Amino acid sequence: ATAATTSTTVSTVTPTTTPDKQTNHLPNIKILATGGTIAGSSSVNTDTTGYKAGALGVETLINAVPEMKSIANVSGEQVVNVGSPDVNNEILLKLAKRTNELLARDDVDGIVITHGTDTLEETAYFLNLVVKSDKPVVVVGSMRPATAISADGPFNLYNAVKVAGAPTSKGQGVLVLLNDRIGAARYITKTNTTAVDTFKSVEQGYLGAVVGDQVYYYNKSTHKHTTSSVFDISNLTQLPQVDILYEYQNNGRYLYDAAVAAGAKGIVVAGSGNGSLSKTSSEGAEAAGKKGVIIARSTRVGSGVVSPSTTDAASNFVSTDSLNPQKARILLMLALTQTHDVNQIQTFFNEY
Ligand SMILES: NC(=O)C[C@H](N)C(=O)O
Repeated sequence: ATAATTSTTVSTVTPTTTPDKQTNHLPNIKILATGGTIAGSSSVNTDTTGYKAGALGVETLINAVPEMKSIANVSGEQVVNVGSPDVNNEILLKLAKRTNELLARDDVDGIVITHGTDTLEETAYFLNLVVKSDKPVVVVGSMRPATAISADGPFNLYNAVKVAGAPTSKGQGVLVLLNDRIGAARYITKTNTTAVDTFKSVEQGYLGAVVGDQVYYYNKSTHKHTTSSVFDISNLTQLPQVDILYEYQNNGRYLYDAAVAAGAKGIVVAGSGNGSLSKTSSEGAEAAGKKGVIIARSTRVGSGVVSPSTTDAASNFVSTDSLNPQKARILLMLALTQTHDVNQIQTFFNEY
C-alpha cells in the first residue's frame, strides 16, 4: 500500500485490564497492536492497495473475531498504530520492553503482535533476539485491509491466538503466522509485494502449520533465540546506527563515505551474488572498516548463504550466513551493543 497514509507518532501504551484470573482453562493471550494492513481500512471493499494502514484500533480487531473467546482469554493494548515502513528503533525498543514485561507475569501465557507485513520480519527477528521468555510470541499481519472482501486478517489473528496458546509453541522462538503457516522469525521473509501467500521460508522451511483446530510442528529453529540469546535491551534507550547499502553496476564509494559521515557504526552491504562488492564499494567499505565501522556482507539475491572469506576480519568485514540485509541490520545493531570485535561479531552471525 504505497499510497497509504500512516502516522509515525509513538503513542503511550494504554494499560488495559488484566485478563480474568484462570477461571477457565483457556490460555491468557495479550494482543499488542502496532498497525499495518491488518488494521487497514478503505471505503471501498475491493480496494487492496490504496487503503489507509494502521487505521483501526486493537479493540476493533478483537471485536471482529469473537470466535477467539472460545480459544483464549484475549485482551489488547495499542502500542502504536503505524504502517510498518514507519516502525523504527524507538518502536522496536518500546515493543520489546513491553513484551518482556508482560511475559514475566503469571497471568500472561502468550503474546500476539499485530504488525504491517512490509517490515514484519525485522520486528519478529529483533524480538527473537531480545525476548527473555520461552512463552510463545506470535507476530501476525495481513495482506488485505480489514474492509476488503475476503480480508485475510481475521483468520490470521484467530490462528495467531491459537498458536500463542498452544503448549507446543513454547520455546520455539518468535513465530510469524500468516496464511495458515507458522514461520520462524529467523527464516521467514516477505517474497511478494501483494499476494496473500507472500511469507515464505524457502531454504529452511516453515516450522509448522495450523490446520482446522490443530497446531502442527515439523521443524525447530537451529539458531539461538529468546532464552538462549545474549542480547539484552532492558537498559537501552537507543540502538547503534546501522545502514544498508545496495550493490549495483557502476556504483560509487560516496555512499559509504556518506554513511560513515552520518554516524554509521555498522554497514550492511546487500552484495551481489555471494556477498560480492565492486572495487569501488570495497574501497569505501575498507576505508569505513579502518575507522572501526563493521561491514556485514549480505546479498541482494533473496536466498542463500553468504560464505565467509579468510580476508574478511582483516578489513573489519563479517559475512551474514543466510540473513538477508534487513535482518542482518537487526543483528548487527544488537551485536554492536555488546562488542566492536569483528571476530566476536562474526560468531554472532554464525550462531543467530
Ligand atoms: N500488508 C501490509 O501490512 C503492508 C503495509 N504497508 C504495512 O506494512 O504496514
